[in-house]
Amino acid sequence: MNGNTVVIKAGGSVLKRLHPTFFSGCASLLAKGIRVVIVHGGGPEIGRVQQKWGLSPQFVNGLRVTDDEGLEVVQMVLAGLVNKRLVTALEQSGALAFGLSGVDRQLIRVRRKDPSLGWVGEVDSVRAEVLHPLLQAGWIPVIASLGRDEAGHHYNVNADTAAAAIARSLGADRLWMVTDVPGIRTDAEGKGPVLPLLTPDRVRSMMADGSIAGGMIPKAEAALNGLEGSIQEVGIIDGSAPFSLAGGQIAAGTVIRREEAKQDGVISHLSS
Ligand SMILES: Nc1ncnc2c1ncn2[C@@H]1O[C@H](COP(=O)(O)OP(=O)(O)O)[C@@H](O)[C@H]1O
Ligand SMILES: CC(=O)N[C@@H](CCC(=O)OP(=O)(O)O)C(=O)O
Repeated sequence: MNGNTVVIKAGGSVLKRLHPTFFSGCASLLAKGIRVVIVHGGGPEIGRVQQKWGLSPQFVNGLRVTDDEGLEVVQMVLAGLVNKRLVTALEQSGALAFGLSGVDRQLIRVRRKDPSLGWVGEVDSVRAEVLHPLLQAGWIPVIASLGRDEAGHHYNVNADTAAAAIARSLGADRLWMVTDVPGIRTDAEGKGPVLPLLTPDRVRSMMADGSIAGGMIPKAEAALNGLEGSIQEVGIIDGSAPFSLAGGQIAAGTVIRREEAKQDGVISHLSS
């Protein structure tokens, strides 16, 4: 399994506002013979249910501190509520979708990241072979970002990290992160323009000087990780805007590519 595979990370920030063309766009990618895998988060929805249960969400470096009760909520929300909503929306748009989580068939093998975070997993390996029959059937695997350790414990995994690990394990060439902003802006406050094309070096320096911050940090780290493997192009796209695809390439947002970005600030080449 290799090129012509796109892994799409659907961010919790935008799940309820995903543009209808997101779903029809996935169906048309499949129709073009492109294999599509969706990995999703659901952070805001997890927080909403935690609060309903009288629990207070707590984060360290963008990761949810996950105790026993927190893990119950994370599993119910990600593998239940969010996963099934996405599967139904895709099927209603004509894309055959199969929902699963990183726990199923031990797709995502993890170990405990940091004991102070509780049940937060760090990805050890991804068993890509679990996805092969689904992809061969022409289905979209829709994956909730949970993981399992050797002893059979379940863990909460950051969805950006899970998406990059899955993309690498499949030898995918594209990783698109669908989120609630139109791309990476020049500043974390959201005032500056979107940068259409970035190199890994530029991303590293933006992380170092704080112009990439908050929820964009795990995305940037996942992008850098992915680009060290098979991935040629990482896209950061606004999921609430029309899903704009030209020839299977994204035509809006930020693209991060390994090659020297000669045309920083120019967007027309993105669909070439
Ligand atoms: N340079 C930047 N450009 C755009 N967004 C940024 C930047 N730095 C930080 N962010 C923040 O990252 C957020 C996206 O991350 P997050 O809320 O975790 O989304 P998701 O749920 O889709 O993973 C944006 O809403 C924005 O507040
Ligand atoms: C360990 C950790 O923090 N896991 C995330 C998993 C969901 C996620 O990543 O959702 P987004 O796509 O909305 O960010 C969480 O509990 O929020």
